Parts: sequence; structure tokens; C-alpha cells
Amino acid sequence: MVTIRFAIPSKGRLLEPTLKLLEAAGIKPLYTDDRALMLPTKLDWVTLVRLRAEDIPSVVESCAADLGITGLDFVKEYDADVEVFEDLGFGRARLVVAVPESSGYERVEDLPDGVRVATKYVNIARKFFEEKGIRARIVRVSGSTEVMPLLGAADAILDVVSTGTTLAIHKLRPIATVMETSARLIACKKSLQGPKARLVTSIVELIRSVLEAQKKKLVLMNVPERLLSRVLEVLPAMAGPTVARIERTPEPMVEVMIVVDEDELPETILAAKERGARDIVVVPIEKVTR
Ligand SMILES: Nc1ncnc2c1ncn2[C@@H]1O[C@H](COP(=O)(O)OP(=O)(O)OP(=O)(O)O)[C@@H](O)[C@H]1O
Ligand SMILES: O=P(O)(O)OC[C@H]1O[C@H](OP(=O)(O)OP(=O)(O)O)[C@H](O)[C@@H]1O
Ligand SMILES: [Mg+2]
Repeated sequence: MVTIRFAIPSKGRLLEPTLKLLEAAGIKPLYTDDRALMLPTKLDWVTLVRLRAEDIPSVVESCAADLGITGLDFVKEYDADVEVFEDLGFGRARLVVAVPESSGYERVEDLPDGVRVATKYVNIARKFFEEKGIRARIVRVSGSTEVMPLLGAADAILDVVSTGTTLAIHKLRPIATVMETSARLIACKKSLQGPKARLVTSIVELIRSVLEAQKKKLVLMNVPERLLSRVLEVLPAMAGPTVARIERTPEPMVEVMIVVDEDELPETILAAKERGARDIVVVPIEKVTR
């Protein structure tokens, strides 16, 4: 039997949202065991492999795992030649260069040659400073980066920022954004051809169907039949809506059912209500398969 290996982060920020996404897509581990690094799933042709997020790009590049979920930052850091699919909507952050508030540096261009930059993104950092024409000395760390300037072990850092709290606590100020990152689904290019292609593609589709569903809601509303055409005017112009007659009401009523993008939801509901829709119910959608 052809089987697929799917690499997922073994810990940290990406772990929970990854498991939630996979579960929604129907890829659920048969059991949980913190020590087990390979986990069979309900789909007997998919095995999950638990790896450090930063090791996933190279493991997927070599096809040792066919698919993986990791941050775009690590794909870039390891310069992995993998297929990168869309944003999964979590693990969103920026990589920034930050300096001590007291340093007086305002821009990257102010940093002198020989500046010591602590980071775990050593390749991204080298490239960034090279392109800026600054001869930086990269100090490799594997965590706790923000404390390095306070210790005197570095003059600046290049690290992940989301709320900015960690920078602020350590009296650091961002002076440049190096890249935006978020969690991505990645695949080995060779697995997208050949005997595994159909299976790998079907997992990509399963995950896409969950992502697409997250952006949409099913909206149900009751509308007096005489106001129907006015309500329909303000509903998004996708395929549909479905209109069903409601039996045994004092005045003729219909139920209108439509799928609406989350972004358009508030205006759609308000406008429909203004034109006479009532009992508006919004229902989450699990999957959208086309
Ligand atoms: N504060 C944050 N907000 C959003 N995403 C983040 C944040 N910190 C890290 N990430 C992203 O999470 C992914 C995993 O990062 P990392 O390997 O540092 O693991 P972690 O979740 O921080 O756990 P640990 O550092 O304990 O190993 C990376 O792609 C990174 O960009
Ligand atoms: O801008 P903020 O919201 O403060 O987030 C940024 C922090 O988040 C990450 O650390 P994490 O919490 O993953 O801990 P770690 O240092 O163990 O990786 C990252 O390394 C930063 O330190
Ligand atoms: Mg971290």
C-alpha cells in the first residue's frame, strides 16, 4: 500500500492549531503519546511524524516526509526547495531586527560594520545584512534571543515578533522588518509526481476545504414572501440563494439559505434585516469541497 508521511511540529506554538486543522480535515491520530514520534491516523495511509518545526523543511525537501506543516520563516532559513501551499492562518509573526532602546540606532543603515547580531535565523540574517552592505557578525543562538543584548553578548537581534511584548520587556526596539511569516503546508516536489501524487494532492485538498470553510458561514433567514425580492437584492451574488416556502404561517413566508464570506457577514445581516428578514441564524461550515 502507498502511504504518506506527514511531518508536524512536535511542540510549541504551531502544535495545537496544527492538530486542530488536521482533525477538522479528518486526519486524526489514533492515539496521543508524547513520546511517540510517529503516529498512525484514522486514515490508514497517513502517518504523522512529530519533528521540530525547524527541521521540517529539510525533511520534506528530501521526501523523507511527503508533506509538512511549519513556518515560512524556517522554509526560508533552510532554503528548502519544497512546494509551499497557502497560509494556514496561524503562526503569524514578523522577523525583525531590534536594538536596545538606549542604543540610538534608528535604522538598519545606522548599524556599524562588526555589529553583533544574535539570532537563530543565521542564514536569513547573513543574507539580509549582506544586501544592506553591512558586515554583521552573526551570533547563533537557539532561543532566549531577546536577552542577548542585555547580557552584552550581542548589539542587536533578529527574531520573531508578534505582539511586541517580549521586545518591550527587554527594552528593545524594532528597526526593520525582514519578512512576514505564518504556518504553511509544504510538500516534497517529487511526491507531487509519481505514485504518491494522487494521495498527497487529496490531503492538500482536504486541508484546503477546511481553510475555505473557515472563511464562510451558512446564513438562514425567514423573510415574508412580499419582501423577498428586496432582501435578495442585498445578498452576495454567489450561486444561490436557496429559497424554501415555510408552511402554516399567518402570512406567506420563505426561508432563505445562503453561504456568505465571513468578511461580508456583518453588512449582509444588517442589510437583510433592514429589508425585512428575521430569525437570522449563522451556522459554521466544516468543509467546502468543489
Ligand atoms: N510569538 C509568535 N507568534 C506567532 N508565531 C510565532 C511566534 N513565535 C514563533 N512563532 C512561529 O512558530 C514557529 C515555531 O517556532 P519555534 O520553533 O521557535 O517554536 P516555538 O513554538 O516557539 O517553540 P520553542 O521555541 O519552544 O521550540 C515558527 O514558524 C515561528 O515563526
Ligand atoms: O512579540 P511577542 O508576542 O512577545 O512574541 C515574540 C516571542 O514569541 C516567541 O517566543 P516563544 O513564546 O515561542 O518562546 P521561546 O522563546 O521559547 O521560543 C519568539 O521567540 C519571541 O520571543
Ligand atoms: Mg519560540
